[in-house]
Amino acid sequence: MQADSDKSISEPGPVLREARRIVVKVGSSLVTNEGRGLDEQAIRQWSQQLAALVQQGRELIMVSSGAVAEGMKRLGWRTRPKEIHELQAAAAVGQMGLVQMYETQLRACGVGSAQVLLTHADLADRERYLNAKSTLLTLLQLRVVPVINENDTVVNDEIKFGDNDTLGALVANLVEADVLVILTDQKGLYTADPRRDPAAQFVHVARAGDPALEAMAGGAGSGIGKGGMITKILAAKRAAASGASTVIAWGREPDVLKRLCTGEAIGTALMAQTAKHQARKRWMSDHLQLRGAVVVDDGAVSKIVGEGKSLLPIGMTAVEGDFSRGDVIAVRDARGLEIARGLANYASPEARLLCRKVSADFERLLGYAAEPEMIHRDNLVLSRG
Ligand SMILES: Nc1ncnc2c1ncn2[C@@H]1O[C@H](COP(=O)(O)OP(=O)(O)O)[C@@H](O)[C@H]1O
Ligand SMILES: N[C@@H](CCC(=O)OP(=O)(O)O)C(=O)O
Repeated sequence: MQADSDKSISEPGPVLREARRIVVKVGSSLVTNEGRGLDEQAIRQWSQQLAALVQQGRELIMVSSGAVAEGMKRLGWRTRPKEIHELQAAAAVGQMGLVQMYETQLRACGVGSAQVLLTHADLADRERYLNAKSTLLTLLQLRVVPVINENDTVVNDEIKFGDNDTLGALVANLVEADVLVILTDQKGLYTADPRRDPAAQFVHVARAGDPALEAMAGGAGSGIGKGGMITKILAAKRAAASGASTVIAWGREPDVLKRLCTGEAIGTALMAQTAKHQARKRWMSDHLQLRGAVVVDDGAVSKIVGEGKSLLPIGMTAVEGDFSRGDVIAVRDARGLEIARGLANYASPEARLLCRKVSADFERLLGYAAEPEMIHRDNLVLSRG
C-alpha cells in the first residue's frame, strides 16, 4: 500500500494537477493554532493560494473548522465545555470571527467569499441537497469561494464528535469535486499515530477505502480537533464513492495547495478507484428509486444524448407518475425508450404545467422564477452508450 512501486495505484503527485473542482478542508487545530485563537497568518496564506488557484480557472471550496475553538477563546473558556448548548453557543460566537477573517483575506486577494452552513441532515434530504448543490455551483460559476462549516446551532451529534472531515467528503460528493484535500497538523497518514509511535512509517499513496488504513488511524491527537485520522480515512472512502481522490497533507507546508496543484507529491494520496461519471451512475442506480418519467421530443433527445445538454421543459411532451423535486426520474423518447435518468428540478404537477414552455413563461405559470432546466446536465446520466 505504502509502496511507491505499486503500479496498480497512480502516483500521488499528479492527483491535483488536472483537478478543476477542489474541496479543501482545514481542521480546528490548524485554524486556531492549537486553540490559541484564529491563526491570521495561516488563513492569509491559504486564502492567497485559494485566490491564485481561482485565478487559474479552478473552482475552490473551503470547509473550515475552528468555530468552537475560536468561540471558547472569545468567551474566555479554557476547557472545551461538555454541555452541547455551550458548545453551540461557542460555535455561534466563533463563527463570526472565522468567516470575517476568510472574507477579509480573500477580498484582499481580489476574490469573493460566501458563508455556507450545512448539516449532514441537509444533505440527506433530497430537496435540500439539490438546493445546496445549485447554490454552491452558482457560487463557483461566480468565482466566489464558499467557506463552509457545520451549522452547529441545530445539530447535536456532529458538534459532540467535532468532525468536519465527514462534512468535507459530503461536500465533495455534493459538488462532484475532483479532489478532496484535507489539511491537518501531520504531514499525512502514517502506519500508526506518530505522536505515540516514533517508528510509524509515512504512507505516500493507498487506495481510498482500503480497510487496512482504518487500523492505522488512532484517535485525535491534539485535543482541539476531535475527529483524528480515522475520520479522514472514512472521509476519503466516502469521497471516493463519487469518484474524488483525497490528499491528506500538512496545512503549514509552505504553498501546499499551489504545489499540490502543480503535481508535487506532498502528503498522502488516497486514490478513488472509480471515475466520476461511473460513480454518479452507480449512485443513481443503487440508491434512488425511480419515481416517474418525462417523455421528450426528438430535438430534446439529440440535445441530451448527442450534445450532453440539460433537459429543458420546452422539449417535454408528457409527464408520468407522481414525483417531488429531487426525485430520480426517467427520460423517455417518443417510442418509450429510456434515454437518461436524473434528478427532477420540478415536482410532477409543476412539470406538467411547464411541458412545451419556454423559461420566460415559468414565472407566470408557477408564480415564481426557478431553474430553466427540468434536469440539469450535472444531475443527468445517459442510460445507454
Ligand atoms: N496513523 C496516523 N497518522 C497520522 N496521524 C494520526 C494517525 N493516527 C492518529 N493520528 C492523529 O490524528 C491527529 C489529527 O487529527 P485531528 O486532531 O482531529 O486534526 P484536525 O483538527 O486537523 O481534524 C494527528 O495530530 C495525530 O496525532
Ligand atoms: N464545526 C465545529 C467542529 C468541527 C471540528 O472540530 O472538526 P475538526 O477540527 O475538523 O475535526 C467547529 O467549527 O468548531
